[in-house]
Amino acid sequence: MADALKIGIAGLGTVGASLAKILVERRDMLETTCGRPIEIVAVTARSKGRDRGVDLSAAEWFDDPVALAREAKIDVFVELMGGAGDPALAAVKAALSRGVHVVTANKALLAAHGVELAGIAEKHGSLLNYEAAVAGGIPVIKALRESLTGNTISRVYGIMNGTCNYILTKMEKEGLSFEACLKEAQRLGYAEADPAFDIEGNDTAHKLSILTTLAFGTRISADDIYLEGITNISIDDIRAAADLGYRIKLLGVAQKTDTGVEQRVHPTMVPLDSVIAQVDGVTNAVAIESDILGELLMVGPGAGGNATASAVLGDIADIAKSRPGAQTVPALGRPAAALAPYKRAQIRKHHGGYFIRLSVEDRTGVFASIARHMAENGISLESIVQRAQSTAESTDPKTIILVTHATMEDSVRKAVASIKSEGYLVGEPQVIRIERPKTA
Ligand SMILES: NC(=O)C1=CN([C@@H]2O[C@H](COP(=O)(O)OP(=O)(O)OC[C@H]3O[C@@H](n4cnc5c(N)ncnc54)[C@H](O)[C@@H]3O)[C@@H](O)[C@H]2O)C=CC1
Ligand SMILES: N[C@@H](CC=O)C(=O)O
Repeated sequence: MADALKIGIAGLGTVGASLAKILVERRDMLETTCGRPIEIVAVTARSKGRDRGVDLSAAEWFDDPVALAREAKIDVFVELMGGAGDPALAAVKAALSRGVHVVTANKALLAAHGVELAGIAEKHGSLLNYEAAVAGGIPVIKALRESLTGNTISRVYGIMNGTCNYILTKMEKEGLSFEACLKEAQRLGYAEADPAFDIEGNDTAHKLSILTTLAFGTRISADDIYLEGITNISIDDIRAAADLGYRIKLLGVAQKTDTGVEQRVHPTMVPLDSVIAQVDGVTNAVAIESDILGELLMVGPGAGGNATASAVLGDIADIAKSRPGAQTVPALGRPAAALAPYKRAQIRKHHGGYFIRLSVEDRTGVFASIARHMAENGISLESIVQRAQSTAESTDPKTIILVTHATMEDSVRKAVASIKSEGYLVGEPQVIRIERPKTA
């Protein structure tokens, strides 16, 4: 039997505590599978005394994660603290620089420093594994980094944030408020330490930026992502979408266009009969469209202690099974120096369908005016519906919902701006992009 693989875990929260429990409870099974035991020899977290449901008294306690990464006698540093800056950044750099492998679930860190960290890993012959950083338990990193090598990928998109999908599903199916659903997602351990990262779309953007790099071989560029979260989505939007045969999902989409790579995160209408529309709750889904394989759709648990720990464990087991000096896969699918510069496509050039919900004053001629502005901007309509018919006496605002055929975003923005300038809108218009899966 080979020597034990010695690991240090920084962060014993939702994911770290789940991982530690699994490693302790399945020690024998993992030893058989990996051909060597996996031992937790060092740990750190903010609070030493907290009960985590697992006995870690045999592991050396460190108050400082960077000291653990620098000094502990470990083969693998498992970073489960979160955050794009220190101490996660300093600790991961320290570990990689001394040839210690790193396993992390920290997409914020990778989105901000992934290329630099991949370079340090290459220089020191250490591995940087991060399967849990995107879509929880779904093995999408391995799929893109290894299994699809040789394919030319045209689009990667999906539901990559369990918290948002949980909120949207609960709002639609149980009629609960946004705030109540978010609280429940936090209680279940799905949300980020600061849940604004979930609901404002940043977490999806971090994950998308990593997938874009793996799919298109470009440097990570999270700051170039067009971003809208779900805080503006109302139950009225969700119901209107359902009436028209769509469901609203927060999608991250990366695709190649004539002007560059388009990366966007926003609430999106997907056809009700598509597979992705049926992906509910904390479940995530990632679709990859490529030329040799065609469409690959991966669906599975996207957040939570066990789902995430499962992916972290897979990364640790890969290291346990590998032999010193064996060929390693570059962290970002190709050597960091071979990544191409990222060229951003303009969102105003995005081409697709749009859902537009307008609340308008109940006046004669408004409907015709809206239709005219659409036509003047060359926008062809799939449907235009007037809701909440007012009575002859009522002057309550009316709702008008338009669904466009595929058109240029620039035209939609111009049409909506000229409609706004007419002065008959009540409140802000709601504009939601429509995404059509290729096959599923
Ligand atoms: N919770 C989830 O479903 C998922 C989480 N992730 C990622 O996994 C990582 C961990 O997430 P959670 O376990 O949910 O977070 P958490 O907030 O439950 O736990 C964080 C742990 O790190 C420790 N920590 C934080 N700052 C520290 C510091 N300066 N020094 C020492 N310890 C420190 C905390 O004490 C705590 O034990 C994050 O990067 C998160 O984005 C990834 C996929 C899913
Ligand atoms: N907060 C994230 C956790 C997993 O990445 C989510 O809700 O998906």
